[in-house]
Amino acid sequence: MMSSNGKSKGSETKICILGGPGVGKSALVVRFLTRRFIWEYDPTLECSYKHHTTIDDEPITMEILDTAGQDWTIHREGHVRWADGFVLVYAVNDRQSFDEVCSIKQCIDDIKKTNTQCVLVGNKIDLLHEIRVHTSEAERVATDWACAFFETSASDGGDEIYELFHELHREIKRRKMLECKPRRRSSAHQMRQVLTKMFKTQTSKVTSAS
Ligand SMILES: Nc1nc2c(ncn2[C@@H]2O[C@H](COP(=O)(O)OP(=O)(O)OP(=O)(O)O)[C@@H](O)[C@H]2O)c(=O)[nH]1
Repeated sequence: MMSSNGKSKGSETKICILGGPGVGKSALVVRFLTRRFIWEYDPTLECSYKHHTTIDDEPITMEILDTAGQDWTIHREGHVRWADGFVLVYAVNDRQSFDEVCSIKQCIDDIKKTNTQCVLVGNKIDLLHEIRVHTSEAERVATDWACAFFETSASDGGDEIYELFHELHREIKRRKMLECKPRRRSSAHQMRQVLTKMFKTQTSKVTSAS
């Protein structure tokens, strides 16, 4: 269901999962949708899913696009324009994937020309002895981006995986409601309109008199 301006409505959100290769994007999506973990998943596969659920007692639809890490540079413009919000995933045992997710966020904001709705996710938190990106560092980045931050393990499961999707949905919905609200015009703006009207009338009088 689309509104007249082509955007999805408040109760429908389009979510894109982005991050470097092998960070567990597909595993997270599969866990969220099926409550199961799949050890091996076709890495080249890009899939989109329609998920109907209830959030805060409201029936909603999430369209989820699970991208393949390798393809980001090829499809980024299309993916970014399509989505209302982003799940940005890195793996806590992979420093490079953290740097990658930071440049992906920058790229999204450049394309959208605004600070975009997103959640930052550090996956593979079960690999405790291999941690390369510490919670405090990722928290600082999330604060800079004004977004929520979650650490997850797609293999172990846990409520965070459901919360992160729900939180992103709520954020997108909030933004849409703000965008729909008609802005109150300032008195300065109204004054300018009156002056323009008066000025125009006088100009036409002068023109017709000459
Ligand atoms: N230990 C651990 N392994 C995980 C976790 N999530 C995913 N994996 C493993 O990491 C590998 C990559 O997972 P995928 O879900 O295919 O990662 P992806 O980000 O979709 O990969 P691309 O499609 O190549 O971009 C697989 O071998 C998964 O089993 C996790 O939370 N913990």
